[in-house]
Amino acid sequence: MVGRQARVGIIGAGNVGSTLARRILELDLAQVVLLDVIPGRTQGLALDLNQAQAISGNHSTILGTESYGDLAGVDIVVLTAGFPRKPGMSREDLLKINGQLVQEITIKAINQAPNAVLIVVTNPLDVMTHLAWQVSGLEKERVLGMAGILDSARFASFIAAEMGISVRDIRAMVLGGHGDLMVPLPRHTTVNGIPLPELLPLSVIAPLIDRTRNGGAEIVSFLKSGSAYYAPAAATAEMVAAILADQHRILPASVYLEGEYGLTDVCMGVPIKLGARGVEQVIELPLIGEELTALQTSGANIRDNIQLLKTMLV
Ligand SMILES: NC(=O)c1ccc[n+]([C@@H]2O[C@H](COP(=O)([O-])OP(=O)(O)OC[C@H]3O[C@@H](n4cnc5c(N)ncnc54)[C@H](O)[C@@H]3O)[C@@H](O)[C@H]2O)c1
Ligand SMILES: O=C(O)C[C@H](O)C(=O)O
Repeated sequence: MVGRQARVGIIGAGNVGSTLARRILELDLAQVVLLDVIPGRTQGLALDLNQAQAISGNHSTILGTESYGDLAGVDIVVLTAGFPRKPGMSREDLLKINGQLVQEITIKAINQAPNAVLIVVTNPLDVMTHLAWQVSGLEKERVLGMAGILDSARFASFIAAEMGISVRDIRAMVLGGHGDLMVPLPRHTTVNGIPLPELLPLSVIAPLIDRTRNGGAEIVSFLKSGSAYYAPAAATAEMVAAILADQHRILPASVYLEGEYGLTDVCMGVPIKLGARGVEQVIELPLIGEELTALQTSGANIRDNIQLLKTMLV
């Protein structure tokens, strides 16, 4: 990639999309193309962000647009367009409305950038990732959903607060669907290499697991008019960086499964190796009975919602 800075297209310039654009620019990861349907919104944001870059001295720039033609040849497309939930709603309540959007947007974006890696953020995450994979026609390695890094970060932050230690020493692992049935894994969560159950009794870990499962809804209940966006944008930027710099990171992400963990034709959060080509490997952890059962229950729920969406998108 000598002589050309990478380009990242972000579709949806709402809370997550605009925060992600800012983060990519501040980390100087790539040129950004930010697209939304609201006339003038992305042009205004782009002027503001480019002026902020002039202050921080970073050289990456951003283009605001309503035209898909401006996405031509981008290296990564991030889908953040779509409705967030409100208090009292589940992510699945967004199935139809966001399904229609994701279907349309994915096709338009991939027509312009057929070689891109596609990162889906729109909820309900795993079903939208499966839909984007299906309508894009891309190989499964190039379609990923962002959720596992976010859910693991939430688990880590609750553990750090409980133990009174730095979050930096915690490596949390949350797999499964991005919903109430997500699967935080204490045995695979470590504090500087020490498995969590050796440091905290299960009676203390259990409420942290519940809070993690409810982490998105907890923020929605405070914000009222939307959902979380700082941590989701940070998590997505982590994936963008891993792809652009071919870092071969081991991270949880929602990807298309073909038999791994006993699941087929479903997108769900699992540990992967992430590099320039997208998913380089799905890592199969040795899970004990109840962990595997929880993962398969979560997968079955996603599959039901994939089927339900099919009846909604005619
Ligand atoms: N995967 C995750 O962990 C995660 C985390 C946070 C949010 N989300 C999801 O991300 C989505 C966006 O959240 P948000 O807080 O940024 O919402 P938001 O309402 O702030 O922004 C959504 C943006 O999408 C735009 N949009 C709508 N239709 C469009 C179209 N056809 N083309 C282009 N842009 C279009 C809107 O104009 C708006 O600017 C929601 O579905 C939310 O649930 C997922
Ligand atoms: O909770 C939501 O609806 C948004 C997102 O999925 C999150 O987990 O913050």
